[in-house]
Amino acid sequence: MALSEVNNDRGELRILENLDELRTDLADYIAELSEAAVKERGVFAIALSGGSLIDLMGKLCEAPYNKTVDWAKWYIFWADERVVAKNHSDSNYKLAKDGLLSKVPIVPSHVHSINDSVSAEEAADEYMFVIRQLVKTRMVSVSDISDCPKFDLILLGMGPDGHIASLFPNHSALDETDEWVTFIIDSPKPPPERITFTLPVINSASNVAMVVTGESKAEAVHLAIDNIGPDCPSLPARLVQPTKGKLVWFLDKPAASKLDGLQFSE
Ligand SMILES: O=C1O[C@H](COP(=O)(O)O)[C@@H](O)[C@H](O)[C@H]1O
Repeated sequence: MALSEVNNDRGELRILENLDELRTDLADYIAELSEAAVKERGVFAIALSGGSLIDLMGKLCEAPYNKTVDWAKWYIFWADERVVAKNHSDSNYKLAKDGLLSKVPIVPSHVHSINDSVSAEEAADEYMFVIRQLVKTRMVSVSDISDCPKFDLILLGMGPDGHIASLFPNHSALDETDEWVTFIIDSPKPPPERITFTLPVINSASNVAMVVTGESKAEAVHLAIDNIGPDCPSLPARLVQPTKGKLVWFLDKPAASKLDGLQFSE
């Protein structure tokens, strides 16, 4: 159970006592959204990130979730990907495959990863084309206020610098509003070449979960959530504001430790 649940204009904050509780809460949340989407639309379109997120989703491979989730209805995408071979240790696809997808009965043709044998620009264009086809067939919904895809759930991590997906502070990719997927070749965090969903796509999702743990991210969590005035307008995590969807933050105590007005007793 969450140590603290707060709703403010930055979404719902779920602050968990420890990583084990966070893993359980996150698995319950994803399983519930999957069930609701399958009931309503017959499919669940979910976009993953890389980094610490996949390990934190690990409970989904265990009972009861491995049996109760309707895995055959999942369509899997990536909110960002590093432009490296799929078997490279930096690949977000490999991370998810090894840590999650190979352990549950996902339909291989429902896994939509990037083409790893072309340039970053081509990979972004091809990825956008694939998503466009799936929007046409309504495997992925479409936003009713923009022409953007409306994923049932986008799962994001956040770096200590406040980056989300591969949208980094002060990078021009943050201003991309025409494309659904863009590419960068100068990521401040290696590897340099990446593709990423743009903010309009992230903010068109039905649900966005920010999953952030560890003390090294406490300052960025504070800047992304608290009312700090106009100091940090381009902190990417602060720009995650689903237009009609729901934003939920999953934080452990160290990540939440610099939030205004939250005091934890040991
Ligand atoms: O490079 C990336 O970093 C972020 C954050 O990773 P974390 O390990 O600090 O959680 C991740 O969300 C993104 O997908 C990845 O490409």
